[in-house]
Amino acid sequence: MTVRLAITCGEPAGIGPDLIIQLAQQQQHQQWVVIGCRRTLLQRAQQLGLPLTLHDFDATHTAATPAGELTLVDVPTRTEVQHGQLDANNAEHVLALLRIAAEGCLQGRWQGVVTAPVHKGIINQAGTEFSGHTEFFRDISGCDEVVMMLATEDLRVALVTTHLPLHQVADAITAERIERVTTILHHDLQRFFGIAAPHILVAGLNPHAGEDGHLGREEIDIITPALQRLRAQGLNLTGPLPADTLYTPKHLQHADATLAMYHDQGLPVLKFHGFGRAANITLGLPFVRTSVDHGTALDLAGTGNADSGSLATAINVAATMAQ
Ligand SMILES: NC(=O)c1ccc[n+]([C@@H]2O[C@H](COP(=O)([O-])OP(=O)(O)OC[C@H]3O[C@@H](n4cnc5c(N)ncnc54)[C@H](O)[C@@H]3O)[C@@H](O)[C@H]2O)c1
Ligand SMILES: N[C@H](C(=O)O)[C@H](O)COP(=O)(O)O
Repeated sequence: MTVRLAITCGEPAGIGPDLIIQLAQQQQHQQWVVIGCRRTLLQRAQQLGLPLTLHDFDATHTAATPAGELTLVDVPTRTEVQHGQLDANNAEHVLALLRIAAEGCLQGRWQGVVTAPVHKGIINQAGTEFSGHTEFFRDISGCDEVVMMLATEDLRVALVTTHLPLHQVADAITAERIERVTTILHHDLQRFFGIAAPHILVAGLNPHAGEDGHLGREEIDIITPALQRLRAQGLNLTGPLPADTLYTPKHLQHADATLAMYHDQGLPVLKFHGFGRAANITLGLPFVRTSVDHGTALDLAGTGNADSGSLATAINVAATMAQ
């Protein structure tokens, strides 16, 4: 069966449209249904000097699309897009792409969604509270908890908390959240990655994992008891480990995934290791969702210099998960 994936164009002034057009120059192995603005895609293709033919989405058509062509669900932007220039008038357009993609997944029209980057700031500036795709898809599908995991071929970094101001992180590290997140991570490593008994390394929150309580008590009061309860259910967990040395070969060679307590504890390591070839995967959703490891790169939109490696990875990972 050919996997059908929805691919959202994301922020229309960013590099999302460019990357999709660049990848469309090769024969596709899945059926891609691009959700975005026809006029913007055609303008951007012209700017990049790349051929592009767009076909309207037809649910009865299941074959992969040939090189230079894309199947489209046309969602026009409100105002004409200038590459590299954000426009709050188009924020609702960006959210509409995500809604259509999620609803299509929930209704079985496609087997997964791959998202090109959005600009969180402009969506908030336009008046909608939006902290990220991860939280948006969690809410639209009625999940209590989902997990953000970024992965290259040889490193997986999942997060207990996602898009939170740093001063709110410690309060958000509760035993209940650690248990929910670790359980989702464990099950989805089994389900999607075929790892029978995943070994997960768990970071502490504080420097040196709290230094026996002298540099913070979250490890003693919250993280260790949560891990003990999870181990009693059979999960293979090591930690809480000091985050600064968790990401060294000695520990990583025995691990299937790592669990960081917050965004910038884990993601800089992953992006230093594999920026441009990693995928961002949302675990715990009722559908497959992957994304790129980078943002809107407004400085590169329309230049032809954006690297499509991460979007290619995200599509491949989504296809494998959907299969
Ligand atoms: N998946 C997503 O939707 C996603 C992911 C990360 C960031 N963002 C959002 O993107 C916006 C901009 O964020 P930022 O400036 O911190 O990060 P960014 O990833 O857009 O840019 C950081 C640097 O990396 C470069 N870069 C990014 N993608 C590249 C690519 N494909 N090829 C070559 N170079 C690339 C940029 O030119 C820039 O120098 C923010 O609103 C952020 O929240 C969205
Ligand atoms: N945390 C992600 C990163 O740094 O790459 C990024 O902000 C995107 O997150 P969402 O997939 O939730 O939009």
